[in-house]
Amino acid sequence: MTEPQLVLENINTTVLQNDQPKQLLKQVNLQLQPGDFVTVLGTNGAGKSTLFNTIAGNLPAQTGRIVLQGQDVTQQSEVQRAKLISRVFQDPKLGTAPRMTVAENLLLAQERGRHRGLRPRRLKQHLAEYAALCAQTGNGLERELDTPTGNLSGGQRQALSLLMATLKTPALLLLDEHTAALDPKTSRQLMQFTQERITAQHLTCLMITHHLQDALQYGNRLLVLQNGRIAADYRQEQKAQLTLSDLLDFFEPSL
Ligand SMILES: Nc1ncnc2c1ncn2[C@@H]1O[C@H](COP(=O)(O)OP(=O)(O)OP(=O)(O)O)[C@@H](O)[C@H]1O
Repeated sequence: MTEPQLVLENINTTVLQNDQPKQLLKQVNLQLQPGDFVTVLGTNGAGKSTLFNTIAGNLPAQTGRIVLQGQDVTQQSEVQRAKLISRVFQDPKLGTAPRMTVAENLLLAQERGRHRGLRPRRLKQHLAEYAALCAQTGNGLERELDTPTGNLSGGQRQALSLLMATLKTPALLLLDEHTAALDPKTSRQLMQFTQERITAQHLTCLMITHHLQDALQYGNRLLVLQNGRIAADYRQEQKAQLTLSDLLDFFEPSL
């Protein structure tokens, strides 16, 4: 059997709120295989972002172990884990440096963890490669290589964030509602590009979404979080047979 790409073992995450402990994740156990593309659903406050924050090291887990690509990262800082984990957020402003151009941002992502400072000559060497990459997004990003990212549309900016997050193949890709701020057509376009990128690079990915249709359509596995716990974990055939109405049951207010 293949070694899992991600293991979460007995994870409990607690924060202090008004000096009182508040448990956000409760006894979470999860194993992802390489290439798993997992959609993550749950009501507001269910613990989806907390799960990502715990995996990425923004929030410490009080108990348990996190193993990524065979490496125990439980004690590693957020910065150390960022060598293995890429994350794309909901807000288009978060993923890129707004005053730098598209090409400069891509170079920054490519040089991440190597050395500081951008070298103009190095940038020129990569322009054709970046244009080809950007053309894959299907939203005209290849014509904006010299445009500061602050001047791009939200859809172009999110596509660029995804490109940057996957330029060096991460051990784990975390997509935190990365299409939520986009109109339906742009969101669909970005989801198609996301799917292509994940398949081409055989990425292991967790994707939080509130679009039930996207959660059903994409990925090979679907998790539902409820009140800090994994309430359901549908794989392959089970997921393929799920319907919107099955999923809506998880969003019924409890009586
Ligand atoms: N640092 C923190 N301190 C105190 N409470 C927190 C903290 N982070 C999250 N919470 C609380 O934990 C619960 C889970 O929040 P989380 O953001 O993980 O939910 P979510 O499922 O991502 O929700 P949404 O769909 O609204 O983004 C919420 O009640 C939230 O208020």
